[in-house]
Amino acid sequence: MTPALSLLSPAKLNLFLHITGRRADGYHELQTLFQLLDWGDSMRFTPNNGGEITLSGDTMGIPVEENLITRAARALPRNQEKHGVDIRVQKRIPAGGGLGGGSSNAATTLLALNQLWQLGLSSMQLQEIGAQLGADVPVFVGGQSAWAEGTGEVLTPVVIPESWYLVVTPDCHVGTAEIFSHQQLTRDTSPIKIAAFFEGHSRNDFQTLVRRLHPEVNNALNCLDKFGNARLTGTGACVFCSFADEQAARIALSEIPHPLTGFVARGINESPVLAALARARE
Ligand SMILES: C[C@](O)(CO)[C@H](O)COP(=O)(O)OP(=O)(O)OC[C@H]1O[C@@H](n2ccc(N)nc2=O)[C@H](O)[C@@H]1O
Ligand SMILES: Nc1ncnc2c1ncn2[C@@H]1O[C@H](COP(=O)(O)OP(=O)(O)OP(=O)(O)O)[C@@H](O)[C@H]1O
Repeated sequence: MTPALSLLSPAKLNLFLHITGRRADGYHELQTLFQLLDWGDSMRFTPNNGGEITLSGDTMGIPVEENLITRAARALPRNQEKHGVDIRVQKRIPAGGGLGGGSSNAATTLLALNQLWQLGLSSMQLQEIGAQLGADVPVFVGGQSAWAEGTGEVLTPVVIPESWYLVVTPDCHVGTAEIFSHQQLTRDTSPIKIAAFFEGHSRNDFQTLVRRLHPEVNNALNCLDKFGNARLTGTGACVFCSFADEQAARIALSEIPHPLTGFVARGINESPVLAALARARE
């Protein structure tokens, strides 16, 4: 029997996010830089030979069949008599925070089960299956920090210089679909080149609107601004600021006023899932 796999399902930040257009189907064309973090949820996959897929742990009140983890497992072309798995998840990534928690869990599931069930699917095939589950799933399947275009699925890996991040998690929820369809959203930002980002020419196009609609986000950005250039990730609600080293980020975390909460994480260029799966194959 194949042994169980324990994996860290990482969070991501959008270091910037420009909306460059809107397609006929309502989806938006964007440019973003995905930075993977060495911080995330814990997932454990124990294969079974009965074809059953179960999910336990922190399911956050989401019905099991709707959870992106279960949906990812069911989206794989498996032998339904034989390929089963018991998945346990321990959440740390707040849902709907712009940290990609659900998408990361879905991608980790696709990668883990492809290996445990020996399906032999390529990364591109898994990314295509993942794109049906959510716009951020392909980057987590690819497992590299990356520049993204299209609706987020046209990926170019980018090596980002090491940085530490303080991420603040305001206690509010920003609905992704609602904010994408908001009348006052800026949708016509001109495309930029990767070099322009590193020269400092970027922003998050959701930030002005989200800060206006959600006072908690506005407050968090104001608190972080004293440490540097605070920014929203994804559609929020989480905001972040970068630091050259861990100590500076931890000092800033200790100084954020009550009741704000947050965490410190290191930016990484490769997902810990890829390395852990390679180790398990040895
Ligand atoms: C904003 C980002 O977080 C950037 O990383 C993602 O593009 C959003 O990814 P996500 O939360 O996984 O979102 P999805 O579940 O794919 O889409 C939720 C909803 O957001 C809108 N949506 C999403 C992505 C996109 N490029 N254009 C859109 O208009 C659509 O209305 C969609 O129904
Ligand atoms: N395993 C899961 N973990 C987290 N959310 C899940 C999961 N399964 C389903 N969801 C649902 O998916 C939604 C989006 O979750 P996710 O964490 O990926 O978005 P997010 O943090 O807003 O990131 P982004 O907006 O950058 O994609 C949540 O609101 C939640 O209801």
